[in-house]
Amino acid sequence: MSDRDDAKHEQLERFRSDHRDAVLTTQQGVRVGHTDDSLTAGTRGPTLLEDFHAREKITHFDHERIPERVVHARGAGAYGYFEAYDDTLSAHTTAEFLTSGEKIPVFVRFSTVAGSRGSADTVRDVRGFATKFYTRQGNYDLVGNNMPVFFIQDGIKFPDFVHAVKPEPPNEIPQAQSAHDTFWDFVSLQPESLHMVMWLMSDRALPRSYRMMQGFGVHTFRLVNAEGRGTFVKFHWKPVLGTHSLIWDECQKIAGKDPDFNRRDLWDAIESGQYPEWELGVQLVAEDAEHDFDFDLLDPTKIIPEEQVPVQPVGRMVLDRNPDNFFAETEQIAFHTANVVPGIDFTNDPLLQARNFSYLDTQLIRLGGPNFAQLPVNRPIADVATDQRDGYGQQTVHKGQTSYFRNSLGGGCPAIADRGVFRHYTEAVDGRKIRERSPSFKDFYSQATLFWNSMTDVERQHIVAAFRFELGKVTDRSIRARTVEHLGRIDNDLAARVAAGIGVEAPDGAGGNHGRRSPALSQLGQPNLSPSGRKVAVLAADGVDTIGIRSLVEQLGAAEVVAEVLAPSDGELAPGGAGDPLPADRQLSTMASVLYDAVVVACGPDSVERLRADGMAVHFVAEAYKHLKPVAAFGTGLDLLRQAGVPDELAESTEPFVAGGVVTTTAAADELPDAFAAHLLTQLAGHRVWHRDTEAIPA
Ligand code: HEM
Repeated sequence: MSDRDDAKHEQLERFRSDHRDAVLTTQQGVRVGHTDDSLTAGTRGPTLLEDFHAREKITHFDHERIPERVVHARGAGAYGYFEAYDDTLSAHTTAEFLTSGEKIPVFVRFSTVAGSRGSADTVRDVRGFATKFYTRQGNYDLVGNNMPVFFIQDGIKFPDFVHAVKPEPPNEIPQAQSAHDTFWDFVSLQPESLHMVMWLMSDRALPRSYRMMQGFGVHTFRLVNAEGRGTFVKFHWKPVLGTHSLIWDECQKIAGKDPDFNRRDLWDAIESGQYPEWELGVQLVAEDAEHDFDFDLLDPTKIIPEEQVPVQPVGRMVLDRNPDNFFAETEQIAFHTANVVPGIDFTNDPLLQARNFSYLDTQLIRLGGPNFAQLPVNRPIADVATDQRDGYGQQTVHKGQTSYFRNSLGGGCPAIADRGVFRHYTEAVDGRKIRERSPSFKDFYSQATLFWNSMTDVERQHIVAAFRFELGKVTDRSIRARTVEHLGRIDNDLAARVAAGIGVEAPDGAGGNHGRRSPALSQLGQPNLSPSGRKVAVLAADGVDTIGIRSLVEQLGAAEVVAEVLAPSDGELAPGGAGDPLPADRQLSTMASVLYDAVVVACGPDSVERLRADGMAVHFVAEAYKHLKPVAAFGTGLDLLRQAGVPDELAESTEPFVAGGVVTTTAAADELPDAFAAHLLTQLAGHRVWHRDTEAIPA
């Protein structure tokens, strides 16, 4: 059994022991002796109305669903903590959790946006990254995404945008996909969306793992210090494991093989003690520098390039505990951009202003009334005392005669504090009531161009392929043409490459490109960090070299890489020579190469013969190669690579050899050199072999 299976087993044991002494009762606590048969008049007669147990059981079941979130319906969450590195930010904010260094409990929910609760994880979409900080000053929610900008500038367009991206009304097709007419119709008519659309067409929309994803608060917020002075701030989460993505073809296959891929990855990592970690960073802008940029800080479709205002690390967050109950915690958690604490305030970003209305409003219906802040996952650790009373789901037994302010009777009515209170930032505002966007919001193309210019060739190729895929699904040709027109204003080459794939005319080439870059925007431009958090499949069958596998699994494990032994059938694998039998972790037919980051074929003449005769094993290697993954083999394992058509040069001696991301050695069993695992780990740290010639193996 693998470590993860052990952990799962332990958790189930824990659940079981929690309930070991429990006996079945009704909601009223009356013990129930029989729950399989209704109370009927005779064994073949009608069910009696007086069967209170059956009625209660079925009635509760009938009401167990609540509305899913109107967006971000599908998600996964976990508990953890945040700690500030030091008190650097105390000059800018009175928010204690950002300066105290104390461990603050958090709950984070990651999500996709467009799909329903039951949709697949690996769709092309933005990912939500929402954090609730349970601080001593009250709950603070940073409700962000894994992309630093948004599709629209003003929240009044949010219903239009969401209606456009969700499945189309006549037939509720397609599920969890932006590749359809209404989304691209919206985009082509609302060019403010283009910068975000560039992110959506990039690899950022296909995260390998929630653990390998950046997070952004998106809006410019405001920190406020003890003197009431404000500083503009943008929040950034940077994953310690680096930012990595899947390949689009993998995503589509994973959606069938394991629709819970990202959820499972997060859950498994935490259960096995590989706690995901992010660094919180801030970009700070002094109030008097507000107009120093060629965009408006209040415009949520713009980033502040990191080269212009560096991201300062201020703390770290670790997720170290899975929820006990998905519904109670992950489903019922309620994030709200207006949940702020003293020292953090809003700006006049019109998208943020709308969000500050929308979240509480939607939660009133989603969570069935005004008392959802009392649900365990939403409850602050700070003391709560309000004059709010009653309502559906009230859990608190309020005492005393009064529930109003001011009163002269006392008893139950909280006093007003004079310290530690939230004071709204006192900003001077002057203007006429008007429905009109500021001219400073009107540049829709420059930052989309900046993004395109900052990508590596491989990333650009992926963006072009994504546009071709998405627009290729759009049936209305005028929408395709309109969108390509806009792309021409971002970059001529981009527009021409997309146009060539979707059967529309390329624009006339008049679009400009300012030529500026922001290297921090490229994922592949960042240094490779470590192989930690990746998953490797080791293919084996009876007759395998179990000594070699054990030593490899151990070395990979030491680098926090999970290696699983996949065999044609479950159970113990008979060793090919010396060595003990080895339990298979998974049966080959239940898994697929798309669920792993690399594949290793183990040595053992009989084992490899069996695998060569197994179409799934051969396909496994060929597909992993095709998806640009490191592929490795030792000893006779090299034969399976040859059979799968791996075209790169393979080792001819025991000296480990690397060519095109393929790591091989002829060494077997007890002579497997440590350098073999070391080379594989280096390849894994590179995540994918981007420059591999994938034409070599037929699709
Ligand atoms: C910067 C732009 C935005 C970001 C980063 C963002 C982020 C998120 C995230 C992460 C969630 C999921 C929260 C969870 O896990 O429970 C969410 C849900 C939601 N968002 Fe947004 N959102 C944005 C814009 C908007 C706008 C403009 C509106 C409305 C005007 C809106 C309305 C909602 C609603 C209604 C939900 C469902 C909340 C619930 O049922 O609890 N969002 N958003």
